[in-house]
Amino acid sequence: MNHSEELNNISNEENLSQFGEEQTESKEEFHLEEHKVVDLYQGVRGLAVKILNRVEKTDAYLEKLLDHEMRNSELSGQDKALLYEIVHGVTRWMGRLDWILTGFYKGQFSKAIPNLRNGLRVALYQILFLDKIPDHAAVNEAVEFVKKLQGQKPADLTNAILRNIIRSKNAIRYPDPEEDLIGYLAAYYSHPSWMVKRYVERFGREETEKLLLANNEKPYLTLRVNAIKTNPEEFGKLLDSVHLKYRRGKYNPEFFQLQNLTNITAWEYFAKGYFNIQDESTGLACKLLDVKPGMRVLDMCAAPGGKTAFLAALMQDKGEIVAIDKFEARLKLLRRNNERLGLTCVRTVESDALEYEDEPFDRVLADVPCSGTGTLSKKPDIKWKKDIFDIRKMTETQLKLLKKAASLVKVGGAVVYSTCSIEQEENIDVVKKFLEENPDFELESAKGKFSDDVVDEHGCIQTFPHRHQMDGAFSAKLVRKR
Ligand SMILES: C[S@@+](CC[C@H](N)C(=O)[O-])C[C@H]1O[C@@H](n2cnc3c(N)ncnc32)[C@H](O)[C@@H]1O
Repeated sequence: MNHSEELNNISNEENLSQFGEEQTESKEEFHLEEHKVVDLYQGVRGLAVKILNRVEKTDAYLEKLLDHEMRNSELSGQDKALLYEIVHGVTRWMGRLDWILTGFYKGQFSKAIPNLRNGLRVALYQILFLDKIPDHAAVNEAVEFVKKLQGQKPADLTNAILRNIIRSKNAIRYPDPEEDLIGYLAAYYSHPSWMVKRYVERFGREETEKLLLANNEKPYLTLRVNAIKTNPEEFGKLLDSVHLKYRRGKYNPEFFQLQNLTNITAWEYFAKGYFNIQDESTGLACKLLDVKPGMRVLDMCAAPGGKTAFLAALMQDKGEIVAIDKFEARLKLLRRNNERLGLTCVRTVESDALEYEDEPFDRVLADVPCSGTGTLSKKPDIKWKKDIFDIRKMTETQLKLLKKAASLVKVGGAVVYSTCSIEQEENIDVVKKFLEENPDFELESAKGKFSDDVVDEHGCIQTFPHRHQMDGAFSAKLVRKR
């Protein structure tokens, strides 16, 4: 789904049914009522419910919906931060919140209308996770909101449920792990059961708990120093001068992990192009590609361009990078970012990479679309939106893109295939299938060139949130021998 389709969906899914089970309505009926709804979703909690309703009922992703609401609202900076916190927190902990609400709700909580379901989730998230908001304030807000939208009876019910939960909040019971390990982990750590089951089979219980916990952490804010404008030493001093605490990258000296989330894009050095906001895991694929100044490089799925910009910096902005993406709107972001960073060696091409033809390149990066299961701390909605069937379906496109990348690289040149997924089907399985069908290519091991703890048993790079304190990401280097 493209951006404009997503935005169209935004205005198409509110449900105005009476208290009770969810009902479907025709679009015509919806439009008659639309003006009433718009005014009702006000303030941080109202907007949070509106966004959460939409995340659940459309294909749109949380980040885009939130961005759209923030741009169109008149909330103060503080309220925007609270809205961000609430919608991310509710989405991150939805499995646990729903487990609790299901136990206290008379009837089927999963069938309650979206306004009520999300109103309760928003209030419960504040009660369980946000110390600064008193419980009674969270309850009152939710009750008023439900009353305004659905009437007195559901408001009374909201009040009763939330007060009951507050009374028993230190004695909430989860499934017994001895009897139902998957059910327990899914509810307590708020992940879908299919995902938990896969991880328990693959990693065992102890490591799965660490992974689920890491997925639920608030994300780190990581910056990459732009070597075109500054260097890590000078940049570290600049951060010190504004008292921002950081940890240097574990594997890449160019990366700085900040200890607190901050409105870093307002800092003058952002506009001056001294740094990019980029997870350290993404740097590993760029380093694996081993680009040199003067090379011709193809970045096949380039937007919004985090990796393109790092590759350009590694090439000292000398040579050429052709940055392809299917969507012009996303390429626009890439160009704007490159301008800010002072990069000139990148040429953008709006195209389906599968149809792109050119002279062979020295290096090709295939940073393919993927499930994104390595990025759940930043994008918690992914775990509820994607399932194993979506993942399996994506592997067909991933293999096609890798084959296309291979057809565009010189003999002696290299392709790096990368994802921000931790699923084997999207990673090593795609690479193995490719190698079976393409004997002219060999997998070049990353062993010896990268720290042992990011190199897997196949010689590919794989990071995990719980092992490496960064996003999960995979990359494999495939060298063309003939
Ligand atoms: C994982 S994102 C790339 C992230 C990017 N490399 C970065 O570091 O910022 C995948 C991108 O591939 C693009 N894409 C998907 N299918 C494509 C295709 N067939 N041809 C070109 N671009 C495609 C999507 O629009 C999306 O921007």
